Formats: sequence, C-alpha cells, structure tokens
Amino acid sequence: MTGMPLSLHGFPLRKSVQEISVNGDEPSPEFHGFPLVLLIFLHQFQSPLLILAIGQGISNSFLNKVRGVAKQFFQLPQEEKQKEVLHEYSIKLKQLVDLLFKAMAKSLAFEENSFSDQFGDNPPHSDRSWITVLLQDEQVEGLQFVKDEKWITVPVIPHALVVNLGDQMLIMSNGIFKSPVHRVVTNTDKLRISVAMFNEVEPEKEIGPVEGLIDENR
Ligand SMILES: O=C(O)CCC(=O)C(=O)O
Ligand SMILES: [Fe+2]
Repeated sequence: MTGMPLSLHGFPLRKSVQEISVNGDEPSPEFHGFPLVLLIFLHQFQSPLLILAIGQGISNSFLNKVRGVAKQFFQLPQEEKQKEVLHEYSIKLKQLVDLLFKAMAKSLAFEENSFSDQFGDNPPHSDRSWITVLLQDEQVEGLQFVKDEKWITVPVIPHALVVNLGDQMLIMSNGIFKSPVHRVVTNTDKLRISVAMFNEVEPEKEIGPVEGLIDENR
C-alpha cells in the first residue's frame, strides 16, 4: 500500500466517494496506515480541485472533539445575550443588503431580484485563501461545488477533511490549480456546524505566478 503512487489523474479507489458516504463505511483496509488518502472529486488536472482527505493521521475521535468544542462554543449560556444581539444584527444587515441589491437592479431597469436570485445565504464563491481545510458537520451536509455547470453536494464523510484550493493558489500557479466555486445550502431544520481553516498569504505580501510557470502562452 505504501508504494501506491498518488496521481492527480484519479485515485485507484475500490469504492467511489458516494458509495462510502451512502453506506457510512470506513475506508477499505488497503487505505489503513497510508499517510494521506485523497479522494479527488474533480480529478482532471487543471480543473478545479476539491479534495476529501481521509486517513490523514488525525483520529476520528479527535475530529469529533473539535466538533464538540465548536458546538459548545455556540451553546455557551453566558454568550446568550451577545448571541441574540449578533443574531438580530445579522438579520438587519441581511435586510439592508437585500434592499441594496434590489435598488441596484432597479437602477439598471432590471427586475428587482436579478442579482439576489443568483445566491442563497452563502453565495457562490471561491475562497481567497491559498488553501482551505474544512471539517464538515458529521451529519448535516450543505456544501456544494460546481462541476460541469451543475451543483454537486459534497457527501458527509465524518473522518474526512475537505481540502479546497483558493484564489491565491490560482494566482501563484498561474491558473494551473484552479479554485472551485462553492456555496453552502442552508437548512432550517438542522443545525450545521463546520470548522474552517483558511490559510492565507499575509495581507501586505504581494503574490504572483511562480516564475517557471510563466511562458508565452500563459
Ligand atoms: O460551511 C462550509 O462548509 C463552507 C463555508 C465556506 O465556504 C466559507 O466560509 O468560505
Ligand atoms: Fe468558501
């Protein structure tokens, strides 16, 4: 197993991500002990990459501990007052922004929902980071990304980390590694908590394509 080559052109998976997800299976034994298993959704080189990293050496129980801490943080009783205020503030801001988009559409003589129809609560975007690592909720899905002009829901695999390239990587690789467009579809029935780590270049630092990746074509 350890000699298995990693390839961007698809990983020799016995089961598809969907199968593992639907059945809630552990990854098959040949993946055990392998430092990093990358289930590559979009495995065509030079297309946007979104990776589910399992068997990455972080135990499932530790990942659950992180989720637990995140949940506790949002449930802290002494935070109740601040939470109410922030919740109210976010609702008011949402109304303000909705109004603004409607006014902007109308100012161009478009139907008022022309802009706002195109996004939900977490509008389609690519991350500005160079790489984002996301611990999804262990039960509630919601993250979607674009593939072939369709929205694909990222399956919930409790022990997987979602690894997502951002725009800074797109710039540094001169467009070779693209940042996938994604969104989160919210769910009014179930609480969904995700823990994201955005790895970003320092704000003052100017970045550009790595020299060897610039030629007359790109
Ligand atoms: O909640 C998620 O799964 C992802 C959120 C996201 O895309 C972001 O914060 O940039
Ligand atoms: Fe994002």
